[in-house]
Amino acid sequence: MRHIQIALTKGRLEKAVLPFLEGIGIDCSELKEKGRKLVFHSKNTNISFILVKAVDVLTYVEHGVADIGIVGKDVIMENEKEIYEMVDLGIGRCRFCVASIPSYDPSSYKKKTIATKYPNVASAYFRQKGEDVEIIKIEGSVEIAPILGLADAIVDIVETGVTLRENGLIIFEEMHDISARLIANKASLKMKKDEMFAVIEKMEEYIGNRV
Ligand SMILES: Nc1ncnc2c1ncn2[C@@H]1O[C@H](COP(=O)(O)OP(=O)(O)OP(=O)(O)O)[C@@H](O)[C@H]1O
Ligand SMILES: O=P(O)(O)OC[C@H]1O[C@H](OP(=O)(O)OP(=O)(O)O)[C@H](O)[C@@H]1O
Repeated sequence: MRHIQIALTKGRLEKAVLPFLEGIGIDCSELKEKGRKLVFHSKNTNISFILVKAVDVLTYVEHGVADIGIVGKDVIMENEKEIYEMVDLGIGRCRFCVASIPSYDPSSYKKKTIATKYPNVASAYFRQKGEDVEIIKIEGSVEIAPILGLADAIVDIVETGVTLRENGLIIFEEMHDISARLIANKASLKMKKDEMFAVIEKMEEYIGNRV
């Protein structure tokens, strides 16, 4: 069996993905006791893992350093990369929304300023609506932008809605559902076909049995 490298997104998705890996029979004991390590080996398969930032999952998979990646649809949409999206894992569920303070008027003809961590997603969304907006890239805590007058509205991820509520913002438009996806390197799918599809098919079966 050829070696398979899987790139996992560090942070929020890290724990959520463990039951999926264990559910398809991959030993994750090293990953569970990780400390500060970033590379892990499964004891019962020829699979190893690397733990990297979301956008770097795409980069490692695009370049074939990782054969498989687990990453949010938000990150896939924001960054155009040459990868195959194979399976919707149904975890890390949230959605892209346009939100702002209650006095925001989405139908105003005035040119709007939109603050976001996702400039490509935001500009594509307003472009398909035929609206010319100014995008301001923010790295986090985006909810502050309309409160302080930096932007008219934000494009951001909403999960529970608590962050919006606690900052006095409301949703004006629901844009796109998001969840974690299993992605694959194009060449690996050909070169390591059997090993890759063994993982992909087991994952699909595991998800099918969960619902
Ligand atoms: N409430 C949420 N906020 C942000 N991301 C979420 C949420 N719920 C699910 N996700 C998913 O989890 C992924 C990882 O989110 P996380 O917050 O760990 O990373 P990040 O925001 O990209 O990184 P960092 O906080 O280090 O900048 C997101 O890309 C998204 O797909
Ligand atoms: O609807 P909720 O459940 O409240 O979740 C949404 C919040 O979570 C994310 O932020 P994150 O925690 O990643 O921090 P950030 O603001 O630094 O991006 C997102 O940007 C929202 O702020």
